[in-house]
Amino acid sequence: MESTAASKPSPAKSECLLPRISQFKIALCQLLVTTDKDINLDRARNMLEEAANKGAKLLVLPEMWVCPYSHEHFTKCAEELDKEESSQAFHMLSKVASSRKITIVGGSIPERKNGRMYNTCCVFGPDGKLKAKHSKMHLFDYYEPGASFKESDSFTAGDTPTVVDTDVGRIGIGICHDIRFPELAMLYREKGADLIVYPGAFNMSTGKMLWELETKARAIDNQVFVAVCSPCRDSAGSYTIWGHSMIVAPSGETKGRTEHEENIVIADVDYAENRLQRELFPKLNQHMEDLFKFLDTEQLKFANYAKSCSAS
Ligand SMILES: NC(=O)CCC(=O)C(=O)O
Repeated sequence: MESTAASKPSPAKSECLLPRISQFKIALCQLLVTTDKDINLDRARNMLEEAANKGAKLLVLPEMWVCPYSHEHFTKCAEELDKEESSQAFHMLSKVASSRKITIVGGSIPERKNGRMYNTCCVFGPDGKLKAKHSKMHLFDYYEPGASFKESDSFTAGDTPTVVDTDVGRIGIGICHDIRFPELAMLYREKGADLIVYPGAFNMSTGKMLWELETKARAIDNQVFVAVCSPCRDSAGSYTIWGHSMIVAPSGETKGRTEHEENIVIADVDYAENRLQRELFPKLNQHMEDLFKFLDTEQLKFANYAKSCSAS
């Protein structure tokens, strides 16, 4: 079980204590991940600096940017994320956030905690302080002849949805495979998220079929901005990554995207578009709550599902 004071309790739908801007530039840093952690840290720092130089106020890194997506590297590169001193990644992200006065959704890295490992995303505010931690709730286990992968062999699933108030809006966090679970995004919308960010690393087969589809579906269904940020494709790695980081508006319009090479996607976000979509298509007024009661028990279902993943 994984949760943090920073990510709990989730804010109530109507309350937002921070002054926040609703128009800003977001940067999705689709970086090349190598087998050398120090190089990855340097590359990530340089990309974040470059994105900040281009005026972005919210910077996003991909899933597993400190190491390739493999069991061997997860174990080698895992860090304790509770203290700045014990994590190179934490230290670097916190420093860049405070020196550039920006918000960073720090992709994900393997977190070591209480004898277990989690696939964890840290969010930093412009003061460099950790604002939230989200551990991937739906681990990527798939079974395909010759190409199976069981993320749950390395990681324990998180059991806590994460919504965080930042100076660039209320943000829901998911990690990669979490995007396939619409109920998580619905919960974030219910909690008043303006934007949902998924650091991800889809593979070549499901990436081609589903990456864009899932991103657009989460945005349209929930009338929120959705951003997905991947490492670039590394053909030398055993898990070949799809890439194609992108950001989609609540209307389904793609605001920015890239192909599979190393690149930074910079795009304008304006939360007035959330309001406009909700006026044009007032879907919330049409919810048939009596008929779809299962939505009331989402949190409980998350907890039960996460337990069954970690037990199997
Ligand atoms: N890293 C992941 O969670 C991969 C998810 C994926 O490729 C999928 O199809 O889902």
